[in-house]
Amino acid sequence: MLLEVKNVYKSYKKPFGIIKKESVEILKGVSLSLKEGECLGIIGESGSGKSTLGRLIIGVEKGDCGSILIDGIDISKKNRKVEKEKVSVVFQDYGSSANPRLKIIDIISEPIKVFEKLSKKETINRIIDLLEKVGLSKEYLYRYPHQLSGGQLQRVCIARAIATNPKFIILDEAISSLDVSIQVQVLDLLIQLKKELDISYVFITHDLTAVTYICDRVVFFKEGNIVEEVNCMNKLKNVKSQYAKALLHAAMTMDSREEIYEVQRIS
Ligand SMILES: Nc1ncnc2c1ncn2[C@@H]1O[C@H](COP(=O)(O)OP(=O)(O)OP(=O)(O)O)[C@@H](O)[C@H]1O
Repeated sequence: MLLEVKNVYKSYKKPFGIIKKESVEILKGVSLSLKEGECLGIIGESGSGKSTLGRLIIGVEKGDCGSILIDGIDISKKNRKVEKEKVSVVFQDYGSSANPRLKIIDIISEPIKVFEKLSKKETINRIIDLLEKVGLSKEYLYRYPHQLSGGQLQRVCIARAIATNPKFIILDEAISSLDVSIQVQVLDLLIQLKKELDISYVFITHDLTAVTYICDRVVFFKEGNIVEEVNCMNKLKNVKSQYAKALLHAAMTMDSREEIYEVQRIS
């Protein structure tokens, strides 16, 4: 198994707790897994703890208890650098995740420098190759983030994420800030990269339409716990919990993107 999250708990101290060390529990015994080649959706309302789980998986924060295994290795116990190499992340806020003072070449080369020793020429060739993989040409190499559109900049963030040849990528609301027509282009790129590079995704979102477009499985997250799991997207309409039903209903009644996604897919 590529990723196993076993009974993970996480709490944060309240900033203004009356009792010293008063804390609030955000993750309450979460367990899930990700197989090779799979895209697992994590869907849930704002504040349910999705991003917190994502931060624990990439290792920037530690859980209170439980374990997270990447390729069978507990990331809290072993040499983390090896495991970190296997996971990348793409955030919603491409604007702030790309340093505005750095050129695109420097943004993409950041993770390469950490994990590999390449000559300058090798690095440039590698970055040109990565840009091409995400549908951008080498003319973007020496531009700054503000000289790119939102969709182009998110492609740069995806190029940076695949630069270390990760086994899986955490996509944390990675398309949420983009225009709908650009969302589907980025989703199509992610689908294409998944096949081409044999990578897997954990797709964190509150957007059920996007989940149906890209995910193989989905878990419904509520108040720090998984309330329902759908292992076959064709069975999405058979969800049992009220929470999942409500999310499904909201997506079906309010969302016109299914049509937009469909039009884009056909054209
Ligand atoms: N470092 C922190 N210190 C204290 N509380 C935190 C911290 N990080 C997150 N939280 C709290 O944890 C809860 C869950 O946040 P999280 O960002 O994981 O939710 P989410 O499901 O990803 O929400 P959204 O969809 O809005 O991004 C929130 O109430 C948030 O305020």
